[in-house]
Amino acid sequence: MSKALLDVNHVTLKFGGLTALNDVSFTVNEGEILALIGPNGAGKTTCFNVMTGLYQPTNGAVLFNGQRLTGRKPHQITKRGIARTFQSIRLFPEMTALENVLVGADARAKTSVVGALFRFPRHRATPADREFANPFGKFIAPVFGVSRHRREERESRELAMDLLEFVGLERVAGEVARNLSYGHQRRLEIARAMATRPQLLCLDEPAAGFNPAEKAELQELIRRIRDRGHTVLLIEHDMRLVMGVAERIVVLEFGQKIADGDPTSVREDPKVIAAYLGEPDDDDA
Ligand SMILES: Nc1ncnc2c1ncn2[C@@H]1O[C@H](COP(=O)(O)OP(=O)(O)OP(=O)(O)O)[C@@H](O)[C@H]1O
Repeated sequence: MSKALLDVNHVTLKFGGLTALNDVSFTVNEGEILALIGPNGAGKTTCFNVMTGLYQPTNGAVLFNGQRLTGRKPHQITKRGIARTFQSIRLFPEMTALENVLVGADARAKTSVVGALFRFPRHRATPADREFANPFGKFIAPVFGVSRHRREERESRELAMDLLEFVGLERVAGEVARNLSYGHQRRLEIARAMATRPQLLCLDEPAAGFNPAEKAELQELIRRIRDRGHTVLLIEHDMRLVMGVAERIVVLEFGQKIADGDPTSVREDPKVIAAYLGEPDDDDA
């Protein structure tokens, strides 16, 4: 019996008169790849936003490892082990690929990324920079954790390089993010989210704008992410990708769950077929 990692428990979310999520319940089991699908406006991203603390549900709760997430701030939820990517790319465009991943690593570290960034060779820190990064350094450094700080920094860099390699971006580690190709930027977002060492990684339409070859590579990457020990929750419109990678699928329509099962049963479910009739197929685009 697999363990429930995330439990979305009777969640309702209203935006004024609009019920974006209506008594939605499902679980994500540890170690699985679960896809959350549904037509445009069904409530998928809203569901991610509730899980990651951007929105508070009107009713219901989200549990992670049995503990309530509801009411916690996004950064607290990140520390508990949930990371996400966004539909639209949200990188720091002027930072290098490596620095972007380090920002993710820093979300779990006890010391500040600002200080870490000033020690990068690209930035040649001046005494004034150091003062800005850590104005109390000369007083607290001898007492509190400088060695921990340096150790965390080294470990974060090792993890960041490892993740860049994992997503196939090690050759562009020193490039600023805005100069990377679209496909590379999407992979970099995944590496940055993974740098927070999440138990659960939520990917919001990671294949948007990808060609078939890139989608096939992404499918392989999602499997490798799971094999590395992360549970994956995927919002995706591309049915071929979803059917090829997901082990279980939850379907939303107009804010309500209409199906929850393995890919074969979901594909053949009349309610799901009806919900998708008239929806453009991404593969035809
Ligand atoms: N901040 C908000 N304020 C008001 N309404 C919102 C807000 N966010 C989402 N909605 C509405 O909630 C409903 C669900 O939107 P949501 O973005 O979750 O759908 P989705 O399934 O992710 O759609 P898509 O596949 O198009 O991204 C939609 O009707 C949307 O217009």
